[in-house]
Amino acid sequence: MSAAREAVAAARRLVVKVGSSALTTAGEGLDARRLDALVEAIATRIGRGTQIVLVSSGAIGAGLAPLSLRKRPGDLATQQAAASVGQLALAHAYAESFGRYSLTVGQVLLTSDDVVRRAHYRNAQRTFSRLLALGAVPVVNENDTVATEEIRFGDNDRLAALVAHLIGADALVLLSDVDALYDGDPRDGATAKIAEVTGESDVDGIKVGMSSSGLGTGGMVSKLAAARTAAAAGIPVLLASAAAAAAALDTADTGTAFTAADSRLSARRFWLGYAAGAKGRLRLDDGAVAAVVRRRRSLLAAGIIGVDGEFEAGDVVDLVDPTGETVARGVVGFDAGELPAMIGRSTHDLPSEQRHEVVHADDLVPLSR
Ligand SMILES: Nc1ncnc2c1ncn2[C@@H]1O[C@H](COP(=O)(O)OP(=O)(O)O)[C@@H](O)[C@H]1O
Ligand SMILES: N[C@@H](CCC(=O)OP(=O)(O)O)C(=O)O
Repeated sequence: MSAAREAVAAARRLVVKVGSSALTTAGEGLDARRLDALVEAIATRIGRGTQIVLVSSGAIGAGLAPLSLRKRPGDLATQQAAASVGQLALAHAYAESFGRYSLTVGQVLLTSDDVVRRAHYRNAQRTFSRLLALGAVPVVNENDTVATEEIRFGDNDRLAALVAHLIGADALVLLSDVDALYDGDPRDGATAKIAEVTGESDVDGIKVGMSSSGLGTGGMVSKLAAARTAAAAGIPVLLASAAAAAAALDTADTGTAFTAADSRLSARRFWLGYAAGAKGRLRLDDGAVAAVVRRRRSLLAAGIIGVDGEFEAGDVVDLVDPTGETVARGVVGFDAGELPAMIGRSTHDLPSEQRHEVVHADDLVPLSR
């Protein structure tokens, strides 16, 4: 058994995320039987002394039938109307189902600001910790009815990875309608199951596609991104089918397991690397990429070849390599307007007030890819 599976099986605090496609059926709405089976698996694990936060999608899917909508709407306003109706049905179904095990649920609807802004992040942390201490099961979803296109998470896989870090979870379990990660989109025919992801080389070049059910949002693309985010931050991940929830939450001997990085990022560095929104980009030459990513040095003006975006000193920016790939993120020390005259110049050639790092090493997080 891999270390990641052992960690999931032994976790004292877990985030379990379930997708729309595992809870709802197109045209029929919420499937009470599948929801009950999931709740049974979670309640059993809670019975073993594990604290669980459930991130559940399905509000939009559950709201379709009551509003006589035949398929998932494409426009935001109708999606929000469906989520508004469906979230109530979803919360009611969970309250009733967990009630069979005398467990109380608490609904937590989050917007991206709640996990992206640092002050809000701490506030959300307090709420979760209190709910768990009181023995309740937090049931989380994005607050779809108030989210706008710009600030939306859109997919709950990422939200689940952020919540897992926020609550200090020992592991993250992503439950979907597919039983594992495959080396190609299973709809394209023969593909092989990937049981363990221990590093980037295990997923390099595999083909991941979008949702097939018409109910889910991000497909395997968002699941893989979320699993990588969590694993890079030190949280092992198990991706499995919701139908196998009992096994996933018991022995973890099913699905795809993602090995976590050795060290857990501090809340600040996790926020910086994965939660905060970037206001712009600094394009780096190869030498600067090596310095900041491999040698963990500060970024100096000499290694910057381009600046994009409107940002101010103190904002978060992406650091990209010459091919355009984001290799790190950090808090920038200068306004966007100041940088063009500085870039490419060595520090001692700059006026004295500009003789400091553009991004200090303490405020810089290299990303796994
Ligand atoms: N490489 C892959 N491995 C596994 N599933 C994949 C892959 N590429 C695409 N998929 C599709 O992703 C779907 C799961 O995503 P989605 O429907 O968004 O789930 P959820 O509603 O649980 O978030 C699967 O049903 C599958 O068709
Ligand atoms: N917040 C939306 C879910 C969005 C979402 O990520 O869905 P999914 O890809 O099924 O996990 C809802 O409750 O319908």
